[in-house]
Parts: sequence; C-alpha cells; structure tokens
Amino acid sequence: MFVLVNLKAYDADPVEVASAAADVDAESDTDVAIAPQTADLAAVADTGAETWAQHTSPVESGSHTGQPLAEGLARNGAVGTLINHSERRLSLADIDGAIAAAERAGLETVVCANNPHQIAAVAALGPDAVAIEPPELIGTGTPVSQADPAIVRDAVEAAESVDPDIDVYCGAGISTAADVEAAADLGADGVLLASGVAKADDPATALQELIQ
Ligand SMILES: O=C[C@H](O)COP(=O)(O)O
Repeated sequence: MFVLVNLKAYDADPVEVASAAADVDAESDTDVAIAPQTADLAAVADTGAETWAQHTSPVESGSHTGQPLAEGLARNGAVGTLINHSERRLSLADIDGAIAAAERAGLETVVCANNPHQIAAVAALGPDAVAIEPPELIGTGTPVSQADPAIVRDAVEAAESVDPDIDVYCGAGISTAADVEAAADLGADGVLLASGVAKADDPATALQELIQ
C-alpha cells in the first residue's frame, strides 16, 4: 500500500512529519511519501522521506514566472508529483503537458480526478497512477470508502479498462488505519490524505498510528 501525505498549505512542520514518514516507511510494509510546499521540498528530501511535489507546471525551461518547473522540483529532491489536484485544477491539455514535463524530469505522476469518468479520461493520458477524490469529502474526516464506496470501485474499474497496469489511489477524509484498510479492500493501491495528519495536534504520531 502507498500512502501519500499532502501537507497542502497547512502549518504542520514538514521536517517533523517527513522524519516520522521515513521511520514508518522503514519499519513497515507501507510506502509513505510526503508532498510538502515547494519551498520545503529539499528539507523534506533531506530527512530521507520519499518526497513529492504538490503540482508540476507543464512548461519547459524558459520565460515563465511562478511556474514550478519539473526539473527544478527533481533537483530539490522530488521523485514524484501530484497533477490536477482538486485544489489545483488544470485543463486537459495542461494535464497532458504536466505529465510530459514530469516524465522529462524523471518524476512519477499521480493525476487526480473527481469521478470515475474523469479517471478514465486522465488514465488515457498515461500517468503512473490516478487518484479518485470526491471534492465534497476533502477535509471532512468522513472517508470516501464509507461515504461513497462505489465511487472507488467504479474508479478502479474505469482506470483498469483503460490501462490494466495503472495504479489507483483514493483520497478524501482518510485519517485512520481502518480507512486505509477499507480503501485497500475496495481495490485501491494507495491513499492520498492530508488533514488527518497535517491538522492533528501531533502530526508525527497521527501518521505513525495511521500506518501501524
Ligand atoms: O490531497 C489530499 C486530499 O485532498 C485529501 O485531503 P483530506 O485528507 O484532508 O480529506
């Protein structure tokens, strides 16, 4: 199982959470990765935790301002990137461009989508993985596996109908070990989560409990 913790723009100490992630990753069968703010990529990567970017721009090196260039993310320790997160939506053309940019820089790609129809559409663009996240459940603490299990099953089916080898993650409201297990039971290869760790009083302990 793959657990990708998106720190979004929360106040959690990225180095503290990443250090806990590196420990948990080493001590368990679960692969844990952290997606911090772009400015914190290098510090997080220095902890030894698998480090992901929250967004990659589709641009190539050149005259662009405020666009995180894939090569710059990789140079600062990112090994993968989210694309088209619900809070950072892109056009289909830009999703395609961002996947190409990430591949150019050697970054793994997870493209997010709202529903199974979008999952099929973005799976056709050839990312390494897709993530189903109903936006209305994000940050609620109610896991998608409980609120809408069919959407996870349908997303897995939609993705596999396009590419049998693609990984499918699910996210929104996941905050406990039972939620992670429920996602696996529905066919997900991993989970994407944020507030359950980043907004916890003790994010490092919350992450440890979630995995153990
Ligand atoms: O990137 C993470 C997802 O948007 C899920 O967020 P959440 O765990 O706070 O619901």
